[in-house]
Amino acid sequence: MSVSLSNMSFLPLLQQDYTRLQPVHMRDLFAADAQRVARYSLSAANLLLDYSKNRIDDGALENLFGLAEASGLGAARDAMFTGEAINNTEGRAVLHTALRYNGSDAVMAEGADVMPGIREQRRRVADCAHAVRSGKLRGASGKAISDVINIGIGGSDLGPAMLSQALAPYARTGPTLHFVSNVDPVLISDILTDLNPATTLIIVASKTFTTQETLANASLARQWLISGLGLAADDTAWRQHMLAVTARPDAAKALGYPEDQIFCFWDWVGGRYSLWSAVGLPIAMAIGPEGFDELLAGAEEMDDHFRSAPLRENMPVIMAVLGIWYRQFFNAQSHAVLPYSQRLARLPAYLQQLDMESNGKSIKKDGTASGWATGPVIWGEPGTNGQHAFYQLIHQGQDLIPCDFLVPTAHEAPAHAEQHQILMANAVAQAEALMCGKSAQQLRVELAKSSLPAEELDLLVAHKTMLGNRPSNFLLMPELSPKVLGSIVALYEHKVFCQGVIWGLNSFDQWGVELGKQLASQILSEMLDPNARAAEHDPSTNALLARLRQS
Ligand SMILES: O=P(O)(O)OC[C@H]1O[C@](O)(CO)[C@@H](O)[C@@H]1O
Repeated sequence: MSVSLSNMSFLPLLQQDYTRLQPVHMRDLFAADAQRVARYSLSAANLLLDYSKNRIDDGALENLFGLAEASGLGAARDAMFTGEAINNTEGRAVLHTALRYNGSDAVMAEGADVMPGIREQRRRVADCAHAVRSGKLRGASGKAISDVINIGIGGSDLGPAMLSQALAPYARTGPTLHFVSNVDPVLISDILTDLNPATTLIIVASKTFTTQETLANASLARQWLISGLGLAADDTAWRQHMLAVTARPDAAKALGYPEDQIFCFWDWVGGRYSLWSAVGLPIAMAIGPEGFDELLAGAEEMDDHFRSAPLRENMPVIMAVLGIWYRQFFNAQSHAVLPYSQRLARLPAYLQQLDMESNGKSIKKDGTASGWATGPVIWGEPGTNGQHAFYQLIHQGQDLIPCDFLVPTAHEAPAHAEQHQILMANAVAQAEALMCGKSAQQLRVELAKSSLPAEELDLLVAHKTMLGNRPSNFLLMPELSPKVLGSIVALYEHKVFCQGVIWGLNSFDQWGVELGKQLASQILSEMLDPNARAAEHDPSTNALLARLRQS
């Protein structure tokens, strides 16, 4: 679905809203409406979103929802859930929602019900996770598994890696997880150094099973197993320590993985949407299959909300249109994700791929240039670390940076309740400071008693004045449980989807990363074999290659 003319017709209306609201301070919007918080808050699927600290009013919101409607968002949403081939450049359905669907209806893609295959893989994942956790699955030397290494990159790494940190308290009885993504050999070497091959299981996760980094790391790991287990070169006992997760089982088989060691997913699962599939196997091993089911259930709750709630009461839609409001009209080029939980430290990285690989595009689905500013740069760090690093720029820099505060209210260590309160207080304080700021007048009152000479006082007031009016969403969650995490990830998936629809993009391909992959293969062959026919490179690339060959 591309941006239609009716969609474009909202531009002038929203431009008028922007002109009206641009000079307005949020403090005044709150002062004028005692119900603002109640009216601009919403609960859904285990989460509470307070979006009152945004530079919007009913008029602007109405036009933003009108924009979403005119973009055909309702129909696009149905098309996704019902398995239409909405990924038009690859001719694929987009059915990650089916991976967490627990109902009994058929879900069709290309004329076939995908649910039996999904249930079969879910069962296999659960069986394997049980076998590892119970010690039933044993390595070549008869020992139980203590450590699991997931080798994968992008969508085959970030989801499980982020969740393994987020759900650590639920994983105390499972194997220890390790994640290898980067092709830099120091990463895998550092991990392997501390592990015993006899008690280590390696999962090679790759949708395509062609990814250079993953195959290189997998090959290195296999060698480590062979030598560590003392196997002869032709002994295939390493297989007892290696599983494959892929949408190309034929490619895994060709590399020696037996069928019963290969877990499958499908072309209609985008890599960055795949953690709900067998790609989640390490999570199921760590928190148990029951915990993994909870994760799926939390996502399914958000799916149900997204599918059934009217646009104006729909959490992903609200977050999506607010993002578009800032990106298009306030020229906000980035969006900060600020989790007030150390356990969510990898969430910004996870959302970077989800959002930027999905909507970092300039061409619409129909092949024409987008008339809109599209996906922002996503970045962030957990509070309070970020406060002492980059918040200065968010508070007083020249760019408007909308923020999402993600705040779990329950704390897992009752003995440290007070310290948790410090964390919570900081989250609330930062959102308040961003919105309210501090006026020169307030500062002059505060500094009135100081004996500073007038010139110094003026200087200080100028530097300390904070204009505020900086927008944020506040997302409260009761706890960091598998269910809540499932809801959060699904919330952002749907937000990104909605934005893609409104911008007219195909959010499910990623052609922009292909050229770099092709060039890396070509350059590698030239580096390995100086006699290889060199491709036509630019002078800078040629010079760099020459230097690297010498080093
Ligand atoms: O799972 P694969 O096929 O190894 O791909 C890994 C990642 O590479 C990409 O294709 C491009 O970076 C991502 O979309 C994907 O998640």
